[in-house]
Amino acid sequence: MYKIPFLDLPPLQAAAGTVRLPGSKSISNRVLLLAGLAEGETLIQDLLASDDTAVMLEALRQLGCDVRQDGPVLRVRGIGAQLNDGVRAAGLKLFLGNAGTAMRPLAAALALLAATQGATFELSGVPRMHERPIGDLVDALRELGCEITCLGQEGFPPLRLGGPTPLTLNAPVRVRGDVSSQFLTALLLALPLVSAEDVVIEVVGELISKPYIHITLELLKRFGIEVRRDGWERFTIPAGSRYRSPGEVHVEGDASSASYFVALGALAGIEAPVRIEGVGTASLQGDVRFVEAAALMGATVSQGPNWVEVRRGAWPLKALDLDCNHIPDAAMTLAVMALYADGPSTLRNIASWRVKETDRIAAMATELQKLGATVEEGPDWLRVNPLHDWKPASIHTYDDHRVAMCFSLAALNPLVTDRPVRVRIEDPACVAKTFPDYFETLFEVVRARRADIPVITIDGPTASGKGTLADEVAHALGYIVLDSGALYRTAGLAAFHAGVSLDDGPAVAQIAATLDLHFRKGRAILQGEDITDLLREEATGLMASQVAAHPEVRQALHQLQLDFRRLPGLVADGRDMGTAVFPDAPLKVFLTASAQTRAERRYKQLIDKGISANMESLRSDLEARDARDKGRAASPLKPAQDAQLLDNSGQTIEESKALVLEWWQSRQPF
Ligand SMILES: Nc1ncnc2c1ncn2[C@@H]1O[C@H](COP(=O)(O)OP(=O)(O)O)[C@@H](O)[C@H]1O
Ligand SMILES: Nc1ccn([C@@H]2O[C@H](COP(=O)(O)OP(=O)(O)O)[C@@H](O)[C@H]2O)c(=O)n1
Repeated sequence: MYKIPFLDLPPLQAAAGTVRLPGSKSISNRVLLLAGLAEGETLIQDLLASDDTAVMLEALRQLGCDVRQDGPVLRVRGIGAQLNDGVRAAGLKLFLGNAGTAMRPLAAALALLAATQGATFELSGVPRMHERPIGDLVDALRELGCEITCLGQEGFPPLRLGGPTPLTLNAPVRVRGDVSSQFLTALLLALPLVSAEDVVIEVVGELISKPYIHITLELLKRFGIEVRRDGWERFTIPAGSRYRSPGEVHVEGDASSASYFVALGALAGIEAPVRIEGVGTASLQGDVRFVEAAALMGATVSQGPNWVEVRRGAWPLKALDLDCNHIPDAAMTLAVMALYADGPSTLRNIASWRVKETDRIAAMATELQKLGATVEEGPDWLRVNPLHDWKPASIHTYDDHRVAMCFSLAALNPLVTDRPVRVRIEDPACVAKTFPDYFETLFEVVRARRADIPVITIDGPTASGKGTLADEVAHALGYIVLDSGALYRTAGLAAFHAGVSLDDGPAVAQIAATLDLHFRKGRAILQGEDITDLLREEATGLMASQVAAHPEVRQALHQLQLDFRRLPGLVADGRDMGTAVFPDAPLKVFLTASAQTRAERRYKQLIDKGISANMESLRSDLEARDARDKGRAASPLKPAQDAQLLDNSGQTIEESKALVLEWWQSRQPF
């Protein structure tokens, strides 16, 4: 996950490959609650690991469920609809973050448990959660006899649920269905707790998001509860219903998460399709119907029970006018696809967007306009015009995972403009709500032109702090790091081990060209052997400096270094990164410090690692290495003409990093 303030996406040209989706959020949190209330143990496979499920799991633990991760399987032993004595006596305060799929059903279940078994619960969340209405559910539960206090504004969390109180279950429970279907889901999931007699729920108003109710009913069935349904207005939970663990449950891939990759296939699956595994024709989730909307826009789609393949069909995409009630979450993706269409697209019946993680209609309109698009919005609709004259934009994401994921598709703008732009996604870690590795997954299946992938080069003499600075800068921007010195060090070491003279350029080059070198979790592995510590030894540095003087060796390592230029960007540290390997890098830093400072740093570094060192010999080795690096004919150490010089003798690491990031930012269009 990119836990950084922003992630810059270079212009993207094409997509192809296979994506495995994380588990569905809607199914994961429903299954967790049902498993938590049920008798017996439930083994859950492929549960989504995300902020929202973490919140639900923590709540279940506090309620007394035994929750254990067992390899890829999560085991949940439920409370069998019975609060334990500790919880009854002391009550619970539960913090539910911004997880609507935890707040609503837990509010209903705990209100009923409080009423029937006597306990007090307090449910709260982040400030945005306290702005998301829950009044319709609270009203329905109060009508039943539950004691609920809204601790802030009436109709919104935080809530206090109290008891015991008598419940009136012989009249139908009435709940509004036209703002959010989550209120009905919450009641359906919770009312089996009190179904000594038949319990009837009546929906007031036209029920929205029916596919989510379908998921709820299917999962209740898996847990032994067969709800009778009359149309979408009346639901009956039969007398004597009890939650029983089905033993094992498999969570299918998240169909809303699939929408970004379906869109990617439709837009950029030009030579090969994008294949999505984890959802398909057998999926429970309504959002799988997003593929129909994508097909209406021109995508070519093929499907199996649990996979979908999408490639570009019509181009530009065909404009769309669609009632999106059946795919409320995935439909946000259409708003960005509409930028690539042949006319204005209108998304209708999306009022529920206004009460999600943020006011999504307003958010989409504002951010699309930043890119230059013409957008109109109404109370429950959004119209987006195609975009040809793109502006680089920094997209605010409102702590809303879907805004972040949708707008990554804007980076495909080279497909429709000769003047491509970069797109900045602010707070990219907000995708943790449902798809923590979204951007990593995206980067595996998209292609950019090499020249569009940004590179920052940091060259300079030994111990000037290049490696340290490169790591820091790369970390701040989410970029990959190339420690080119490690490649020369490895070449020197491999030649030495093979008994090849380090003066024999062609022989060392042959070894360098076929290095069996991998980097895994920060460790360097050469021919299966971990050489990380050996690489950093001063003796290895000297060997590197010797072999690095041969032009053949430099040539042999050239392509290997170029291959590090991958999405979303690269920070390359070495001697000739800016002069020879990445001469087109938009920012080149030449880092120096006085010989004395550098010798002191190296000395400290070695002593800290428990390696004995001598200051005098370190300084003379370092000066000898400087002389050789500067004096050699092939790619000598020198600043590129357009390099920014930085002498960090008197600077802290933080200061150097801040300065380089400032230089970088000053080159950005945002
Ligand atoms: N600006 C700085 N101020 C103080 N110490 C630094 C600074 N930059 C780096 N160092 C320290 O100097 C040592 C050498 O840095 P390193 O990154 O290994 O250098 P290089 O890659 O240039 O050989 C490290 O222990 C690092 O913490
Ligand atoms: N791009 C590069 C990187 C390293 N090198 C050589 O490899 C040696 C070791 O590089 P390094 O970056 O690991 O060394 P330190 O600066 O960490 O001491 C340097 O002294 C250079 O001679 C090079 O020639 N070109």
